[in-house]
Amino acid sequence: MEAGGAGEVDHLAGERATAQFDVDHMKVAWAGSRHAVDVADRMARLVASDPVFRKDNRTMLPRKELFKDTLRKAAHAWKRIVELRLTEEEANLLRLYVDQPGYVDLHWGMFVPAIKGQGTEEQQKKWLPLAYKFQIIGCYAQTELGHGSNVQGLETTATFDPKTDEFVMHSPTLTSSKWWPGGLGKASTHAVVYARLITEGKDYGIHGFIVQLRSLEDHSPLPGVTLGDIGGKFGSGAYNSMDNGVLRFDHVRIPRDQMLMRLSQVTKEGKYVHSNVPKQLLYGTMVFVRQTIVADASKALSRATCIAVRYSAMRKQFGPQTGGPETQVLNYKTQQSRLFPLLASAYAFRFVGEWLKWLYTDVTHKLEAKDFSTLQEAHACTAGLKAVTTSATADGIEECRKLCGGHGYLNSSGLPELFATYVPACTYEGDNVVLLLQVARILMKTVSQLASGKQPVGTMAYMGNVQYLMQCKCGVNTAEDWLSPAAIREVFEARALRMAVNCAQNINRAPSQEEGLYELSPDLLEVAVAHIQLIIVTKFIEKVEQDIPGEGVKEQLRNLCNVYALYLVHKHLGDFLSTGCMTARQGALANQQLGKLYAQLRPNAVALVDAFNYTDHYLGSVLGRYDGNVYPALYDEAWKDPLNDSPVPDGYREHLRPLLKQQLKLSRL
Ligand SMILES: CCCCCCCCCCCCCCCCC/C=C/C(=O)SCCNC(=O)CCNC(=O)[C@H](O)C(C)(C)COP(=O)(O)OP(=O)(O)OC[C@H]1O[C@@H](n2cnc3c(N)ncnc32)[C@H](O)[C@@H]1OP(=O)(O)O
Ligand SMILES: Cc1cc2nc3c(=O)[nH]c(=O)nc-3n(C[C@H](O)[C@H](O)[C@H](O)COP(=O)(O)OP(=O)(O)OC[C@H]3O[C@@H](n4cnc5c(N)ncnc54)[C@H](O)[C@@H]3O)c2cc1C
Repeated sequence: MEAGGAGEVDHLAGERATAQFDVDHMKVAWAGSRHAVDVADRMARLVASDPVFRKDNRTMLPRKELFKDTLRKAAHAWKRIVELRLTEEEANLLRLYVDQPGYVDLHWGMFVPAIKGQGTEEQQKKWLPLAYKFQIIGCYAQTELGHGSNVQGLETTATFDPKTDEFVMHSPTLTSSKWWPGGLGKASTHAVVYARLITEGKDYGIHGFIVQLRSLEDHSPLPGVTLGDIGGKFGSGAYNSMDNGVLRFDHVRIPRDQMLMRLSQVTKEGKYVHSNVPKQLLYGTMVFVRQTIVADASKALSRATCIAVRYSAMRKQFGPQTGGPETQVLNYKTQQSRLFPLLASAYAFRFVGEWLKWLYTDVTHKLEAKDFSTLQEAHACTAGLKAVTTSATADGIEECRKLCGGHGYLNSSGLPELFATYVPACTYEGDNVVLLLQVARILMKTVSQLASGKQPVGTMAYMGNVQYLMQCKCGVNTAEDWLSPAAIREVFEARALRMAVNCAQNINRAPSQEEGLYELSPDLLEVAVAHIQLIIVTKFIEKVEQDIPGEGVKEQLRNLCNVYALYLVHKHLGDFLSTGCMTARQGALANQQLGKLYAQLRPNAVALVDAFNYTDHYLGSVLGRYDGNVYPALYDEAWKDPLNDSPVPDGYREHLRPLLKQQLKLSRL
């Protein structure tokens, strides 16, 4: 964990001494409660102190060894969970700190939720205990070689045979091969497979089925099942620990009761019966996972910013013309203007993630009571927030790498692997563009209903204030005026609504709605982003308005909230100006205020990343060490590379020596 053992020096102690707030209370604000801090702390230390969970050599392992190491860690984690009788909360945190993507993520993250959400009570009773005890390992097999985004375009078939009371699972084309599911390639024994249900000669579209893939005796694929891994992925280490897989069926038979039958059923006579629920509930597992991905975005971005802030505080380059000590790179205004918005974003995503979890729980309770009124809100918020937070996080991790200069490019900085592991989040669980277009379509529908007097609700309620927001003028006259939450909220609401209304008007001018949506899709993306940024800003403001204990904690959070909002104003100034929400002078004042906020943030920067309470093990970065003692660690780390096993490299005799000798001979001619 933190250094501070006997004889160790805290090179960042000076930075920590300048903090103007109580770091311990900030840890509580970040984690959500004192209890959450304590449990996370215990689990992080448990993992960090266990040699099986070592990960500093991960990027040097060949794929097969990396995969075996992942199996070993997963089995060891499970052993510890059982031995220590960990609660679900503790077990989830333990897995988080093990920090190696693997089949368990899909088993707990998608297979179990799919059965819970789409299985009948009877099916849950049968399958969940097996999954809970790891007597079976499951994955989520939806995407195919030919279709991922377009779920309705999937080709795998599940044809009901009333003679045997079975479904016949089949992959009719190459493009119908399941392709990408995590855990499928090598580990899973079972999958929830999404396939077209065909009964009585009619295609009823996509439904979920529990299918056994491998023998529970020797793990070999069952007859008619072709299985494998789809191959190496971006980066070293990173997501290569996961066995993303390919699966084909050749007329594989499963009992009828392995169709997930909560939403619709097939009788033994082959009659299709659809329960009186929206068919989009089939997408429920994706909604659940998108919500967890928003929470993960804050974790990944906070890790990257923690590394970059600590390193920037210890790294020195150049000095005053008059001589004297060199300057910490964190003191350069350019470094601050690139890094502090990312730090503020990490906090913003943490709080919006907390809110989204609440929304998801609330919607789930309503669905259980057969109230489907908030389904659209849940879809729009999870899809939009997933898209905006993952894109910003992936870009932010890469920016942190650049902020660490050359050393950021070393694997030992932790940043290349973090980026390579994180960046597919922009694609999985819905490509971000596809998801933003879903949000935009909902916004267009909402705008079109305004004329009929239908009042929007939830996060779209502001659109009901259309008369005011379409003509209001920003009242900011000084840089300090930008510190008003009301002023910030109003410009974000006006920008989002005006962009949506403009776009809707342009769509209405097109020959058809479909053509309009198609032609204006680049604008629709921006409309969706503006709406989602409004949600993030609003939830941050609401968080800061709460009672937050701890000296100076609320002030720091308010500062971060203002940085986040004004940074977005600066970055998207074109939107705010072109919609007439503010003047160019007001835009300049926002930027002026932003500069002042960075200066206020500077003495607190290291303490603000300490509040994430990450162990050195979890950070996995020589540059982000708690004690800031970077150079000896970088130097030591280099010698661990297998290339340094011998002073003369393998290949010298075959390739270097003859070359050098030949050149020597030529030069003598
Ligand atoms: C060094 C180590 C570092 C570690 C770093 C830390 C890393 C952190 C790691 C985090 C770990 C997280 C684990 C995650 C593992 C990832 C595993 C990935 C799994 C997958 O990818 S599973 C496959 C996911 N696939 C998709 O998401 C597909 C996307 N496509 C769709 O969702 C849909 O097809 C669609 C929405 C795009 C279109 O659907 P469709 O054609 O059916 O619908 P329409 O567009 O016509 O819409 C019809 C109406 O339905 C509504 N709708 C659509 N979707 C939903 C929904 N989900 N819920 C509710 N309603 C929905 C539309 O709004 C339409 O409504 P209308 O009223 O009729 O207009
Ligand atoms: C690491 C990783 C893990 C995964 N794990 C799983 C898993 O466990 N289970 C599973 O089932 N799947 C999994 N997937 C698959 C994943 O869900 C899909 O790759 C994802 O949904 C995107 O679909 P696609 O690959 O078909 O992209 P495509 O839709 O083919 O996207 C290609 C391009 O087309 C654009 N595009 C597509 N449609 C539109 C449109 N309507 N309008 C405008 N632009 C469009 C996209 O923006 C993108 O730029 C995983 C993927 C990855 C990368």
